[in-house]
Amino acid sequence: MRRRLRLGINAWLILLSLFSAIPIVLFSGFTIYRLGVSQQNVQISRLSHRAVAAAVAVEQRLAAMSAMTRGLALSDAALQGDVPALYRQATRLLKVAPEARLITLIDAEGRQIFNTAVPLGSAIPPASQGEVVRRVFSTGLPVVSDLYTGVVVAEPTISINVPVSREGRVVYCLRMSVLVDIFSQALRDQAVPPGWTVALISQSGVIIARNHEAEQFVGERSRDDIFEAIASRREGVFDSVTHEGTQVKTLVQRIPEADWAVVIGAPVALLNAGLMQSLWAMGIGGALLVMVGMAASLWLARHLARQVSDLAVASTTLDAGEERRLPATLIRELDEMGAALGNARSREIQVCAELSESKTTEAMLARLVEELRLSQAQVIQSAGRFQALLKTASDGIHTLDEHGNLLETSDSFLRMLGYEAHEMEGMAVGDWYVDFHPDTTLASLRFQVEEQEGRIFEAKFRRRDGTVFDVEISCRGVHVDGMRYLYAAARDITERKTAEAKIQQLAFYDSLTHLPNRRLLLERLTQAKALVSRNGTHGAVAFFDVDNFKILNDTLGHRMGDLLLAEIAGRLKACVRDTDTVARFGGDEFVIVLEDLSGDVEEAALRADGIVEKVLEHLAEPYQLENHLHFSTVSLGVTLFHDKDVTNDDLLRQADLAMYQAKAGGRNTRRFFDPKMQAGLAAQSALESDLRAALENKESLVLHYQPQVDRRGGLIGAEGLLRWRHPVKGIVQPDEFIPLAEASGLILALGTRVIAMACDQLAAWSRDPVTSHLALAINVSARQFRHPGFIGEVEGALARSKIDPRLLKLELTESLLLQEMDDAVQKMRALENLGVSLSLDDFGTGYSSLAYLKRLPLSQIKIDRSFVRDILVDANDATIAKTIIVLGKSLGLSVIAEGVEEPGQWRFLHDEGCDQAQGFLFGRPMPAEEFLVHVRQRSRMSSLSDGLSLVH
Ligand SMILES: Nc1nc2c(ncn2[C@@H]2O[C@H](COP(=O)(O)O[C@H]3[C@@H](O)[C@H](n4cnc5c(=O)[nH]c(N)nc54)O[C@@H]3COP(=O)(O)O)[C@@H](O)[C@H]2O)c(=O)[nH]1
Repeated sequence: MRRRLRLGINAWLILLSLFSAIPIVLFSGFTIYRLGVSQQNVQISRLSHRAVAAAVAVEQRLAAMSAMTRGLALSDAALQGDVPALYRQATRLLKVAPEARLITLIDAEGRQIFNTAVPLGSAIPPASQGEVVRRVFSTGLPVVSDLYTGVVVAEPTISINVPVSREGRVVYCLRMSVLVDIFSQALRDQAVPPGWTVALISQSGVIIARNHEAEQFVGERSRDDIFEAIASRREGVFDSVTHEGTQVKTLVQRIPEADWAVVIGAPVALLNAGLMQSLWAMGIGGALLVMVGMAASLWLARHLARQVSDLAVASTTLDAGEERRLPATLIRELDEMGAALGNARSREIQVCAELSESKTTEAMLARLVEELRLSQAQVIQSAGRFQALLKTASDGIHTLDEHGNLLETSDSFLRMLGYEAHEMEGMAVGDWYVDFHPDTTLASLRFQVEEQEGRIFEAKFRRRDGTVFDVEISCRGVHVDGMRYLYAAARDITERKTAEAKIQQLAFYDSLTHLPNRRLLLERLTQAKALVSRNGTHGAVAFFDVDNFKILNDTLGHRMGDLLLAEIAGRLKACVRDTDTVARFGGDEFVIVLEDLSGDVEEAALRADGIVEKVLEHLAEPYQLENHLHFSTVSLGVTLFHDKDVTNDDLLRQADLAMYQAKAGGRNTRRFFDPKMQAGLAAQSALESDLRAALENKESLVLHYQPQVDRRGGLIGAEGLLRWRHPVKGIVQPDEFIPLAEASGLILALGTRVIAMACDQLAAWSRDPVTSHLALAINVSARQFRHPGFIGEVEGALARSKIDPRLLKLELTESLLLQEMDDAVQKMRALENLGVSLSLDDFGTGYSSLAYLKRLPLSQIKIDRSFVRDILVDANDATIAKTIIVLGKSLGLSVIAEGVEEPGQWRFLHDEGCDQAQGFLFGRPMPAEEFLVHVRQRSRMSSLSDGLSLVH
């Protein structure tokens, strides 16, 4: 027989505590191990966070300096080539940006046109860093130099070099020299742990800045392993050893904008010190916890064992017939057992109690007396509650007689008005009502008393200290014993009124400039028309937008744009009377409504002109936008009104039209609306409806085809150019209707039609051996390209016509690609995947730069005809054309020149390596049938010359 282990409850519980400690010890060990591993990962991610933060700090400082330089390069002085004004602006800029030491203007030959270190006009030696200057001129892009110590600024410096362009050509290089100490400061600001090193290193491995000992190390070469990582443009963490033999974890974070890198070195011993400390602390802490846990288990075990034995002793005495309560324990099952044992004894005691019950009637009487006492207490409580209500109610409760005399008030009413109770004795409504009129206000109160119906209305009360606030009053009249009273509760609605005002502000005011928005403007304009028509006077509407606002937004960011708009709003308010309205119409557009100028139209025009002249002057003053000194102008259109029946839309359109006339006449100027403009407007809108009708009619819109030839003069295809056969005007040229179509949105339908016509034409050509090889290029407008359905549309047209997609060439313009570049590249890739070719039209007229060209899946660039026209007489145009050809070749793109009219032009382009040409020299745009005749003629001539060459 197996022997059973028999132990007391004490021993069993101790064994239980010991076994339960084993898994805890195992789990703690595993946790400490895991913690060690994760601490290592935390250190590495801490390292990379520090590096990213340091890189961002450096980038921000670099971006700020570079934005200032670019801002200066885009100022009117720079764009107009006004060197003295640019010099003045540059010296002013240096005052607000102390980190920048010098600003230099350099021409293409490397001559310094000015240097802010010396007065304008002084003799200055050629600029240093010739290679940097050459790069700015050849790429048209900003270039950040390597570290150098200049002649004037004898401290470690870098320079930011940006192009100053005019009509698409780089004319100067504007250089700002910046002390590198700003980058060392940026690194110091990161406050990395002691012993860590953060350095900024250039692509050539030179240390530009360091968080400590910068004076000693700036200008030195970095360690080889770091240089290798930077040279191979690697990023990330690696282990290395310093010159002093210290083991370090090194992290490299690149700054692509300047081709620099931030490098952080953290000694491994320092990184692990924290880790070892935590592991020790956890080990010792864990052991202590296990020991405390064990001690607590042992104590509990002993305690429970004692309770079991106490219960055992108590149940023995109950058994012997002694009446006694069994001891309560902490164990539910033991308590239930004890309760069962005591049950019989309890029942015996209850039977004895029932026997002693008597005198039932006496008990009933006592109950009646108690109920009476309770109901008395309720009456007293209810009166008390009413008093409490008067004391605690948040509304100001008060009672008036029919003459408005105050009879009774709640505490809150006193608090609301700021009086003590005795001070209000004998007061009447007129003492706290604002705008109290004895006749009307009292009459209305009496009416309410008579009506005996509840009323709610708003009023204004005056406090004891004279301040006024809004209240909502709910009141009711009552008749008691032949007397008439008014009970009123006043609620302070100041907060609600403030909220209403805020909503009003949001709905009718622009949140950036706090000026009235378009909605409020239209309301005020309607009121102004009614006023001038009533008074027999004239008012004026002035409309303007900010010249070159988009350039500011694109170069310095939307934050700067917002600052400029807010500053403009402030200046505008100072120029007009309080009764006039200045509103933000949307974006960078503002509208001013001037009321009641004069009864005489000429005088009204003179007054309006005086005000808008003041506006132009104020707005042309320089703007200090944070660290950036900005120069901005506006163009303004004005129209007069004195008739309330003219619509707001008409007035705004007239002012808008006048503004465009002002822009056409040069910036920073104003124009008054002239009825002749209205006629132009009417003609435009008639043309727009004719164009709408033309879109319904298949015959009205046709493509004309202009030949495109290769280097040998062989026909390779055509460009399809849209023509409108107008029923009255005859053939309308695209220059006349494409801008109209763009403005009205009809360009989308027009673009769809052109794609379909081009695909149909290619399908027709594919069926004839003489034309089957010809490619067809068509123009795509910006709005058409940006439309979400554009890719689907091209895909549908290709599928429907079943043509070879490679023969369809889409011509896109540079400006179209510059906006939302990522989206544009994505769309171009989708088109490339469909198989169509992409050509960049009007190349050279925009911001042509190698940086963006490299990103685009293009097959061709087209030299704009404005360069070709004077290629033989203007050396600049010749250089541009040559550069475009070289650029195209270097990117593996074919280059086509448009607008070739003379053999000399084509000879020049041909000799420079241009691949294809288009222009009147090879044929004007012609209808499809004429183009076919042209193709056949050429084909016959070429077979003839082939035949002749065979004969010879
Ligand atoms: N979105 C669309 N735009 C279109 C479409 N069809 C035309 N257009 C654009 O309208 C602009 C004017 O076009 P057009 O009057 O047809 O002028 C073209 C040629 O006639 C002209 N050209 C060609 N060779 C010469 C020349 O030797 N000398 C000379 N003075 N002019 C010449 O150039 C125009 C072609 O320009 P481009 O498109 O840039 O190649 C024009 O901007 C068209 O793009 C359309 O369907 N959709």
